[in-house]
Amino acid sequence: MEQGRAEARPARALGAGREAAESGSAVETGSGAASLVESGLGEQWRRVRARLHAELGEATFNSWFKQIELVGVGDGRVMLAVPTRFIRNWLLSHYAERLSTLWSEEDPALSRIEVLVHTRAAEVAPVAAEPQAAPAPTLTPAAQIDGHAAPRHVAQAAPRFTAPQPTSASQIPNGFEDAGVGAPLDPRLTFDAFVVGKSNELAHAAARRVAEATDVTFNPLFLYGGVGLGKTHLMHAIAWEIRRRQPERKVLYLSAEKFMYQFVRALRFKDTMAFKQQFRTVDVLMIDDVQFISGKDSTQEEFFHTFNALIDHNRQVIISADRSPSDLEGIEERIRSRLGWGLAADIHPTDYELRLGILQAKAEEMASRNGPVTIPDGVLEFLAHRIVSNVRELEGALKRVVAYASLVGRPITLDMSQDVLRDLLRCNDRKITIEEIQRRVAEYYNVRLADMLSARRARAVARPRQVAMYLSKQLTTRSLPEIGRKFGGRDHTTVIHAVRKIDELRAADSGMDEDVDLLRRMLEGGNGAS
Ligand SMILES: Nc1ncnc2c1ncn2[C@@H]1O[C@H](COP(=O)(O)OP(=O)(O)OP(=O)(O)O)[C@@H](O)[C@H]1O
Repeated sequence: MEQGRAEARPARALGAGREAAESGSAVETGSGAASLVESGLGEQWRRVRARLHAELGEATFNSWFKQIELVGVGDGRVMLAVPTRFIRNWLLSHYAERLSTLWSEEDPALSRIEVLVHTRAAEVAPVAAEPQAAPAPTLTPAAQIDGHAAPRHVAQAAPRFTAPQPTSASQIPNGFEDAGVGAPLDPRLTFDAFVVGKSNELAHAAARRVAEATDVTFNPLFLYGGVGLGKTHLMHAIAWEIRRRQPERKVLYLSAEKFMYQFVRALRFKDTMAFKQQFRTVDVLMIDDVQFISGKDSTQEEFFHTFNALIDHNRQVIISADRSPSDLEGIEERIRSRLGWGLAADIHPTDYELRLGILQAKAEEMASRNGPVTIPDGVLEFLAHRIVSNVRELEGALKRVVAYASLVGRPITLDMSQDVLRDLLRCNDRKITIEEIQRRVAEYYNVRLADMLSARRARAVARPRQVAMYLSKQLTTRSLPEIGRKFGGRDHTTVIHAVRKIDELRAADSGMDEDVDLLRRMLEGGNGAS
């Protein structure tokens, strides 16, 4: 099993700042905006930066915050500028909330963050700004902000906000930076950080092959599987690997939703030629979550042409979806069939071993980033047994336990984990059946299933029967009479007696207590491992 480091991808839900920037609303400081020096904003900005520096440490601060410039404020918003779209998107997806909190602590009237990308000297362009909608705002000139010279590329005075022109793919540096159409890639989602098990080995092998090949192998590579099972992780990993091996290749990764958004925008600005040009001149195009364009006819049409043009020119296309090409309802038949022409590799739900491997890798990664974390034996196993829905939730559960322990200053224990994750555990609870309990208990005590359901009263059979009744009461929602009926038509008072008896025995006999607990964990985990 390959293991490595990873951590959660950037949250998909974006903070208020991102909304503001994406909405394209222009920033006005208002005519009465005082200079930053006069208003004390420069000082507030220094305090916000100092707090971020203290919270995040030198390395993170330098990577993401050192290059931010405060451009202006107004209308409840703080406007910052950064040199690249990559930094902008990263800041918004990771730190928008923190930044707005820190600013509103400085001044409750400032609760939204807008991050702009420095463009040409006379222009600061918020993404997707609407030229018609935007009044020519008065920016507080950067030179006034801190009383320093204006930062390079930041607007000197009252620039107009302009809609960024779609850039051609030839402008994509290193074939990687998204040039406004793609999404920033998460540096943590690499092959090294991807743990391989039975359920994802085909998808992983195919992804590796595509990333390592110098020619086009499977076209398209179609990765599919349920929510949170690693499709996006693999796509990012392919992009990073291609960048490492063949930096001259132009790689474009974006979600199907973003594809549609760009397309609609191109239609609106009557700029479809530039749109087509952008997409059709890349070497590798990756579109994530293609099911999103189900039922969206014109986007599908454009996607189909883009897809065909790339495949015809022997450019690699990689698509992901939550289901197989043939199951993509709402997507035209001709597209579904073409999507299946290359290699379709599915990712199955994880098994216990893979979940445990992923947890170990994530725990190591956390420790390497934040210092040692002591996770006692049994906690990772417990999580791997109980959080079976998907890897995103599994990872979230681990983070929650570690964060809780660190906040309350207590060591991590099994009890604490159960407590902290109560809601998540409930959602992940499998529906355990009485039949399953009977089978498992019979196997455990080495008695015949038929005997457990029979009228036999010998202790060797009666005790396991009582344990099975007890577990049926604990782990299912069946009523006492229903349980009784499933045990050879017994009366509900027999079930009550069994439950009492096992409770007493558990209290008096630690061996019995352990047996019952182990059986419970086996049943809840859904497999035989303890
Ligand atoms: N095999 C794995 N090894 C390490 N981390 C994994 C693995 N599979 C998934 N993850 C992690 O689980 C999280 C969710 O994965 P990802 O976003 O790739 O899922 P997805 O299949 O694209 O989900 P969605 O259908 O919601 O788009 C990510 O943090 C990812 O790093």
